[in-house]
Amino acid sequence: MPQFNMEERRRANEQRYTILCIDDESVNLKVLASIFKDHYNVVACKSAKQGFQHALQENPDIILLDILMPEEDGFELMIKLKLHPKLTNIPVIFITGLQDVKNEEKGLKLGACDYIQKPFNSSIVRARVNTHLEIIRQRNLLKKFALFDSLTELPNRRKWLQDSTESWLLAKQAQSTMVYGIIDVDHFKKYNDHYGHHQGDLVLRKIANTIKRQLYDYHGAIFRCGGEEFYFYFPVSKSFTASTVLSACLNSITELAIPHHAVNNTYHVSVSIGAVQLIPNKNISIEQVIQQADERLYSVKNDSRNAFSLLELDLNNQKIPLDVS
Ligand SMILES: Nc1nc2c(ncn2[C@@H]2O[C@H](COP(=O)(O)OP(=O)(O)OP(=O)(O)O)[C@@H](O)[C@H]2O)c(=O)[nH]1
Repeated sequence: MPQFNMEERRRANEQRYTILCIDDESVNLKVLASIFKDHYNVVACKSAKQGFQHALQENPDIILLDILMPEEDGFELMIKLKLHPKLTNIPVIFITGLQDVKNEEKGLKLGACDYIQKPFNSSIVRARVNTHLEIIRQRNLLKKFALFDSLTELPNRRKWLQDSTESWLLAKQAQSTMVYGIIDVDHFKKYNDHYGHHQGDLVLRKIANTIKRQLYDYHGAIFRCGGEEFYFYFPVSKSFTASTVLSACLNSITELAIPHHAVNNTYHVSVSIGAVQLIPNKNISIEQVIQQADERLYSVKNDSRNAFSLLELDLNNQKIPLDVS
């Protein structure tokens, strides 16, 4: 059995990667499976056609692909993989009996990340696959750092720009009603001044997680877009109103009952919310909607705090005040 070092074990434990092996020779598939099966999920198939189907179903992290196969060969499959938007980024390593430089050049030009000649040495195959899996791990980590906030682990402003735009376009197409808004922690400067920044960080995390759970229950999403400011959206359905969801968010924070004696001896940490309900349409942008949500938030801050203000926009984007909690 091949020996895996500490680094390989660590990597395999972090995430069980899936390796798709495509080769018409059963004996090659068996050898590849024996190299990787203890630490990775191995999916094996004997034709390019099956391989394409498995790639779509399994979404593998890496593909090991033979070239000479009956019917469709590895080069043909490679072209199909690269043309498919869901499969184009999966690294492919050719493992082949073809020895000449021209085929190696062709494989690499088609987009393979590596080219291994048969008969192969198990240790070399393992080392090369691990190198590419490490690149994938680092790429995923970079993506996470770029799109998520490290304190609350919520998606950040960059992710908001991507996801809110996507939700907007989908809702516009389906003519569904959406709510977009901003949640802001009340008297948070006083909280930091009184309890210290570290305690303030813990409170931000608690608030983020609590509201995330509430919104997820209603198929919504929340993003950390400023220090103590969170943007969110959720769809409105027949089974619940926007006010129901916004009240649930406020109540969930009240129920945490985090003392905030810098305001007064009976005060607890609370949030204020400004929100806009509408069917996304071409006469208004999401930035304008957030601007209006910000105005509603400002009005709550100037009034009682620990409340929400919801504004409905009709199909002409005319404001119809709906509700103030
Ligand atoms: N602990 C901590 N505090 C933060 C973080 N980001 C921003 N803040 C603090 O959040 C506070 C926001 O203060 P303000 O904008 O004056 O708002 P506020 O005190 O909550 O007052 P209102 O919004 O009017 O209720 C500032 O003291 C910031 O330093 C963070 O990551 N951690």
